[in-house]
This record gives sequence, C-alpha cells and structure tokens, in this order.
Amino acid sequence: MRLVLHLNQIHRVFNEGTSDEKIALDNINLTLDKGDFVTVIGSNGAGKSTLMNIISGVLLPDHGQVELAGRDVTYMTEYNRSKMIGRVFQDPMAGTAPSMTIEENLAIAYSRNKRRSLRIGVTKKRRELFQEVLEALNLGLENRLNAKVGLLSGGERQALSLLMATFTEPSILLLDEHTAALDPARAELITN
Ligand SMILES: Nc1ncnc2c1ncn2[C@@H]1O[C@H](COP(=O)(O)OP(=O)(O)OP(=O)(O)O)[C@@H](O)[C@H]1O
Repeated sequence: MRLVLHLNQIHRVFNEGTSDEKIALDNINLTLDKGDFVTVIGSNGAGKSTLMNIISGVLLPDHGQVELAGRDVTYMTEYNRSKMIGRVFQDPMAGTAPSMTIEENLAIAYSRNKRRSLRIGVTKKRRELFQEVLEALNLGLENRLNAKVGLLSGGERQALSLLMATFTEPSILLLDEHTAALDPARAELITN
C-alpha cells in the first residue's frame, strides 16, 4: 500500500537550555497509509498542535524527517506543502480571509493547487460549483456568496473552512477539533 505520511524520529524542544525548557515531541514515529484515519489524543500541552504544525510546515523539527508520498518535505515551505495538506483549525477565525467574501475565499481554495494564479472574477460555471458544494452544508451559504466571511457565525465559518480545506482533495487532512464551533447536528453532517 502507498504510504501517505511518514514521520521519522521527530523531536522538538521549546526554550532549550532555559528553566522554561519543554520537550514537546520526543522522537515521534508515525506511518499513515492511504485511507487511514487516526485520532491524536493528549492532555493540554501534550504536543498535538506542535505535531500538526510540523506536519504542515509551520514549524521545523529540531531533528527528524517528514515524508509525504515518499518525498522528504521536512524543509519544504508551508505554502508548497499546502497543495498536499488540508488543515482545519479549532479556532473558526483561522483558515479563512475575513475581509474577503465567501466566493473569494472559495476561489482561493479552488486555485490552491492550480498552476495559474488567482484570476480576478469568477466564471458562471465556477460560481455554480461553489453554490453546489455550499448547498451540501445545509447552512444557506449558497445564497450569500458575496457576504464577507468575517461576518459569518463561528460555526458557519468553521464549516466553510472545512469545505475550503477539502476542495482540492489533499492527500492528508489535518483536523484540529474541527467541529468545536458547530452544533451537534451540523457536526455530524460535516463529519459524514
Ligand atoms: N512557540 C512556543 N514557545 C514555547 N513553548 C511552546 C510553543 N509552542 C508550544 N509550546 C509548549 O509546548 C508544549 C506543547 O504545546 P502544544 O500546543 O503542541 O500542545 P497541545 O497538545 O496542542 O495542547 P492543547 O490541547 O492545550 O491545545 C506546551 O507545553 C506548550 O506550552
């Protein structure tokens, strides 16, 4: 089976050599195959966000390697990795551009792994696609394409950010309590 993610001896210390020193990740190994679904559980400060940040390229490990689809990406920028990794944050304010409209946010997500840069304006066909995927959320957002994302409720925004993270079918989806801002019915809908 094709390996999607391989973490090899990932180690990360914060404030090394000070009284505040914290070993957040101590030689972590993890191998995920296509289709694997893994839940990371740990108490506050256990290192879960640090692990997500190292996989997505926000942080560098002190030593160890991150491999995606057989390629060493340890030093690849977060931007370049984002073509392969979708991420949804616990904080519904993260992961979207609040001053831009729903349509503009979706256009950015859609163009993420395309060669061409974002074109100004959205074609009729593209708008229909956006409306179709928004309808599946059952939040009525398909009728609010020109609404600024910063004005959406926390749950609406979290649902939108999940949609944006999955738009380009990334190899890996990192979900950090991605339903924290959603009501139970909506959380179930989104998860399924
Ligand atoms: N930039 C940083 N500078 C210093 N210490 C940090 C930094 N980032 C994380 N830490 C420390 O590393 C440890 C792991 O933090 P991390 O955020 O990964 O935990 P977590 O498991 O995601 O916690 P929570 O469930 O509370 O969100 C914590 O002790 C934290 O204080």
